[in-house]
Amino acid sequence: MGDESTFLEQNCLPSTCYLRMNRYPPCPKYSHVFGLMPHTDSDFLTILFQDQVGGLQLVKDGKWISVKPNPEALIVNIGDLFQAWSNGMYKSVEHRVVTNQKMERFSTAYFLCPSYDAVIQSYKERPLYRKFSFREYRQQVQDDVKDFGHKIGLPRFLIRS
Ligand SMILES: O=C(O)CCC(=O)C(=O)O
Ligand SMILES: [Fe+2]
Repeated sequence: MGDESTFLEQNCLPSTCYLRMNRYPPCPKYSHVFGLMPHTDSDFLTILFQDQVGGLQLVKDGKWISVKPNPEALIVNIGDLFQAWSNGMYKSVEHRVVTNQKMERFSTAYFLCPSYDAVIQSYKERPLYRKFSFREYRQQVQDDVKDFGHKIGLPRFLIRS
């Protein structure tokens, strides 16, 4: 994976990263419906902008907490690849979006991804995860969603000792 200090800028290029714009319509009837189901992002980092409506929640110390909307600020979330690369030192944050009964909500997410051929591995003496290419990771996530109805993610790549 080369020099750790330049890994992200060498591998996450404008052509491999992508931007997603999300619109969450108001959901008057079903307060238990999620705008976005609980998940972790399958990338290195996600840079997120949410408008003033709010609704983003993340898991902290085992509890769901709301991220206070601040349209002046960007939120930086750690993704699965960062967790594997840092050998679990940084954790991919589980997050979700709850719906608002009255207001429409917008957010914009920029996903820092490497090329599909990039190989993700930790150089720690005892790596927690086996090395994998980003292509392999994406494929595994897709296969698991198809077979089990949800993403399994990094636990698939744990090295059992
Ligand atoms: O809308 C948000 O605040 C979160 C979006 C998100 O988690 C995603 O697009 O993966
Ligand atoms: Fe996300």
